[in-house]
Amino acid sequence: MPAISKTINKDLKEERDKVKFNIEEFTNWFYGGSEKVLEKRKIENYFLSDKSLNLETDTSYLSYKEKYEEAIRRSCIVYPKMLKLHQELGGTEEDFRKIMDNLRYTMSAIQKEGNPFMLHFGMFTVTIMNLANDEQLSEWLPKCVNCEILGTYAQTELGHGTFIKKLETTATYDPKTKEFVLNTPTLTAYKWWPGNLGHTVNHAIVMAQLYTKGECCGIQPFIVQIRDLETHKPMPGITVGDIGNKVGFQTVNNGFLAFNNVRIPYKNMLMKSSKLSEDGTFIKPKNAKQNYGTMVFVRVYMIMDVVVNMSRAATIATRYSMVRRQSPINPNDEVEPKIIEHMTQQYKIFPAIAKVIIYKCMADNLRNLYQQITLEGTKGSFERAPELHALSCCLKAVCTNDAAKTTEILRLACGGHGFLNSSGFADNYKNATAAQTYEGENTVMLLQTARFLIKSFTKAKNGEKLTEGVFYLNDFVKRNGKREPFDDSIRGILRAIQAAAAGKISSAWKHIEEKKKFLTVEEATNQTGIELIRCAELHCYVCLLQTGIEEIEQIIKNVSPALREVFKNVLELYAIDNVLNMIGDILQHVDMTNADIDKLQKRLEAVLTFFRSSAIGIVDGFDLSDAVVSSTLGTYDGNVYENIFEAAMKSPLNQEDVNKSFHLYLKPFLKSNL
Ligand SMILES: CC(C)(COP(=O)(O)OP(=O)(O)OC[C@H]1O[C@@H](n2cnc3c(N)ncnc32)[C@H](O)[C@@H]1OP(=O)(O)O)[C@@H](O)C(=O)NCCC(=O)NCCSC(=O)CCCCCCCCCCCCCCC(=O)O
Ligand SMILES: Cc1cc2nc3c(=O)[nH]c(=O)nc-3n(C[C@H](O)[C@H](O)[C@H](O)COP(=O)(O)OP(=O)(O)OC[C@H]3O[C@@H](n4cnc5c(N)ncnc54)[C@H](O)[C@@H]3O)c2cc1C
Repeated sequence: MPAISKTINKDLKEERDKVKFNIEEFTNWFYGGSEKVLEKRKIENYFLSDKSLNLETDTSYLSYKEKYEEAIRRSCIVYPKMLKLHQELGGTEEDFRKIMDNLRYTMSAIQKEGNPFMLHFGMFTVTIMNLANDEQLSEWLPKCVNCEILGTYAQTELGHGTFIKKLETTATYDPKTKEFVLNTPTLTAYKWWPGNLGHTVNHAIVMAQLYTKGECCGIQPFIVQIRDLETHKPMPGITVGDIGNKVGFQTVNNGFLAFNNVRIPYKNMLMKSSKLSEDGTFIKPKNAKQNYGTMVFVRVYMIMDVVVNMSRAATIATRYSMVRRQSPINPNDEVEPKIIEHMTQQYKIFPAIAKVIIYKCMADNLRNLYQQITLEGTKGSFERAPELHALSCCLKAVCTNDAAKTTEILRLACGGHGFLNSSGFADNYKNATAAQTYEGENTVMLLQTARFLIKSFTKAKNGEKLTEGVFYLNDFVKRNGKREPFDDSIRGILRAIQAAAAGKISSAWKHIEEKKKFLTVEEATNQTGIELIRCAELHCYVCLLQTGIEEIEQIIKNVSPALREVFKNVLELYAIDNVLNMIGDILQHVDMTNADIDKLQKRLEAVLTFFRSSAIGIVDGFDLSDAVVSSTLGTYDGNVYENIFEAAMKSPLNQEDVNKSFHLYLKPFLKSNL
């Protein structure tokens, strides 16, 4: 075995020595101030320094069952610590949020294949907070917050996930006993997919069709106890289990659930929005979509998960590319260059770094908007709910699609070693790709946004007032078909993308109108689906760039000149990479010449060159500890080859010189050929 020395890799040190800005200043911005950075490091250390977690164990070699058991063991260390910390900090909702925000990073080191408790706070508790009336809140919230019970969100069924109106589970009100009777009438009515459901939780929010007085009143949320608190056996009438091996998310314990005449008390229907009187009279909610609130909440938070996911992948690929040397650029060069010297390598990695920063700006903005609009809802005003729904749907789709695509590009940027499980890309990719489907399949999400855009375009044509996010449609309508001249400033690039988005929305609108002459509006919309998806994507790029510009214009007023340059270049790279990737859409609606495109290409090359000296500073500034990065290729010290070697030594096959399969199979086989 070679001697393994572990000092900082000299090539990586050389890169860090060239960084011109203050990395800590960047980190302070990234986490919202120096106090928050200290708090983050403290919280992370509080969890990760716990030796009983055994984080050095490579869980990827465990069996399916062992992985689950180890994940439960770890969560049963983390959650008591979390509850203790919450009390120590003050026990407020704000303190809780603080811990959760930081746990988002920390958990990726502890539960690489998913957290078997993630739905408890993420959806079960959130639904209770959003949809329980005061009485129900006082009964259930303390039990949730103290983890006296563990819950999940059981909505999707074997037959339906997207079109939730057609869910088949029934909850029939029996006014005589003041109970609901839950049933699973068919195989396709089995709840299928809810996270943590299989063998972990003992309660669930069950979304079921409410029947009262012989009538169906639509999907409503019910709290159902599914396992005994003492024995953990399924409650009478309940069938529950694990749905089996998946592409990823192995330790999330996605499950199935069925009901056979399960009776729950009247008080277990969450009644903040829809209400049922004890005699069985149904009272409709003020806003029919209030029951979908938890989904909106999770979609908003998923953009933050994308930031965590992409910052990890970008850190790995950047550090590795500054350590790995291969392929002289000039044939006679004696020293092989760091692979980051190859321009195409920079193009794989640096746009990903810029996106992390822009998505971070967007995630913070979206969360603020969610909080404002939710507050308006509590005061009875739901005017802006469609806008939030449309924005969260397209961002959920575009950002999670991009996280999966970018992780794959960054894995490829690490060549053969990127394919090692120990590189960390596999878990990142599996988590990213799961997010493309859960919480609303991405195509369906884009179509929801497109529906809003088409409605907004009709309003713009009729001179009606638009919501702020789609003001750009007014400009398009005013131009009356005239093409937008191209201006290559950053705001000019935004106007070009706005023109492309508005133009696409206008043609989709026109095509629906044409098709409506022969088809129903729904059929016409279905046949225009491909264009509609592009409308939603382009609109999302508008929102991202606009937010990036507005945020960075503010940031650069408050940072040092060196960091100002970094942010300006982040915006330049993000904007140019974006516009070059949608030239086809732009050319349809903007007067852009070949010379303009050549100029943008040159600017792309120039900004990549600037990034060459900043990239390591930025990824170090993401402040991800080695445990969070969890990669042999991405450790802070850059000792890539030593790490790869050590990880290989952990392979179970390397724990003995000769495996028993030699005696059982190989030897007889070889002998028979003599
Ligand atoms: C939207 C649908 C596809 C269709 O819905 P409908 O069938 O009801 O459509 P209609 O045609 O009737 O109505 C459309 C109409 O309604 C508007 N609409 C729709 N949805 C909303 C909404 N949510 N808000 C507002 N408005 C809405 C729409 O715009 C139309 O309006 P107009 O008619 O005016 O045009 C719907 O069926 C749908 O959403 N389907 C997708 C289903 C889905 O998403 N399922 C999710 C299941 S749960 C899941 O997958 C969980 C995955 C695991 C998650 C992990 C959790 C991690 C937690 C992270 C959070 C951390 C939290 C930390 C805690 C802390 O910090 O506090
Ligand atoms: C890892 C993971 C975790 C999950 N966790 C939970 C959970 O905790 N709780 C829970 O309740 N559920 C959960 N789910 C379920 C998840 O929310 C659904 O799978 C998801 O909403 C997609 O629905 P579906 O499976 O019905 O897809 P389908 O709707 O069947 O999609 C299949 C295809 O049909 C297309 N399609 C469907 N409808 C339309 C349309 N109207 N227009 C155009 N194309 C359409 C889709 O684009 C897709 O290509 C989870 C799923 C996964 C993968």
